[in-house]
Amino acid sequence: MSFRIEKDTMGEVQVPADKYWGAQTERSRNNFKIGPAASMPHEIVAGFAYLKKAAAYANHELGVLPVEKRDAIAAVCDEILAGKLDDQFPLVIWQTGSGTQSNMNVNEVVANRAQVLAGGKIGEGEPVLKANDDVNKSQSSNDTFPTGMHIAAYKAVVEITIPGVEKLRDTLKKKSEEFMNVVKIGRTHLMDATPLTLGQELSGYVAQLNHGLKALRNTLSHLAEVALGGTAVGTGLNTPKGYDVVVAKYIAEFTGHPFVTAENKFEALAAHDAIVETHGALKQLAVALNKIANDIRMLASGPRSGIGEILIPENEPGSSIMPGKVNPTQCEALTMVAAQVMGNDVAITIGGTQGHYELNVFKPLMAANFLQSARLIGDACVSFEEHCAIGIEPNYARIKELVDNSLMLVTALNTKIGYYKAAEIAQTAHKNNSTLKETAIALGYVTAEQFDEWVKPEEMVGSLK
Ligand SMILES: O=C(O)C[C@H](O)C(=O)O
Repeated sequence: MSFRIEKDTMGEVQVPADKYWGAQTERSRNNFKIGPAASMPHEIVAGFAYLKKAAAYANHELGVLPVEKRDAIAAVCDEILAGKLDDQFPLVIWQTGSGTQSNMNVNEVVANRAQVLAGGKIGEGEPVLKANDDVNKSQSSNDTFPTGMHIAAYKAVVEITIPGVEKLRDTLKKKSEEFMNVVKIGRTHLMDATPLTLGQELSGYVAQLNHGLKALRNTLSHLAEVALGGTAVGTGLNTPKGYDVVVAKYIAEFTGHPFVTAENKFEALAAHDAIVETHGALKQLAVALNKIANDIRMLASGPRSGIGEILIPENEPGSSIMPGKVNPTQCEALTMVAAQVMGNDVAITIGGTQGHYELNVFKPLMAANFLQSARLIGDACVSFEEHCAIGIEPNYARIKELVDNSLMLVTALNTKIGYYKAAEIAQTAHKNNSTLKETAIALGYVTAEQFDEWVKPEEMVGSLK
């Protein structure tokens, strides 16, 4: 491999000749060989590209950056956003907690790539752009990284998470309406309870997802606040007047999302409560999805020795040794995703506590975990919808068998003969392995006609919407 020499304030560093990054990126590569698979998420790099371009436009508009420099910065940022420079961002999450090295990675790549685009050679002649003075103008890592983090997080939630959850919610809603009259037995404490309909049961899942989506949307106004303009400690040192508002306006324009300047820059640099807040809603969704997937796999259990009240798509051979076995794999994937999101929430919570005076120094950890959760929930909902939820069908025969056998239909007699006599019927029927009707008549508490009139599962399910 051939190298070129790059310089920073600490001296010379050898950098691979075919890369655009500079000395500070290379130092980070050498100093943090921790989990090479833990790359800084590409969404963060894209967030930086948006904000560097916005900063260049704001700096120019406010008279501190010439138009040629603005355009040179913007051209490289556009290349980054188009994915043309993906191999120029080699750093990992486990670096400085401010993300300074990732900020400098972007500054260096933009400066060196601009040199080449202008027909020059890296490190030779008058630079088109200086990484710290031009590309990083009116910025610090302390306000850029949180800004990139909010851009990436907002986009992931709005473009991946919400559409994925809505797709699953819509299918479950359709199924709920379709099966609204299918009376099945309810279970509480995992034990037989009074009946409800399959549609009612599914409607609970729809409501959970709707509440999760509402919780998520409620957090978006905080996430839409960007820290840019706060610079090093939140005071905005080295920025032209009005820069924070103008730069946020450009971020909104370039991303198409309603970003605004943070109300309080000290909060925006030193605390990442917005990330904690939105991830709290992602955790709520993970909890909901875990319950939904668990219920569905238990309802579909069998095919001969389980509950078997619903049928779900048979997608793959389930076993390498047991011929013909099919497993509820989508439920397994979705519950694993839920576990990962709950784990990420712990990391994000701890990350959120690590704001010391003017700076939170767990930024890359918070960003990476957040983005993983947002992507996982969105993708897993789509996968679950397409390969499981869409194919849910009632197993009518099994549902009827379990309703007919249920002892808890006796609850309908509470208001006719009293709880104690009804309990005696259920206990005796259970002990003698007989039906409720036979037992009720044998005990002399009701006639056959009364039993048929009073114990009607379809009239025990409340109102159907
Ligand atoms: O990189 C910067 O701009 C600031 C750095 O994170 C620091 O506060 O030491």
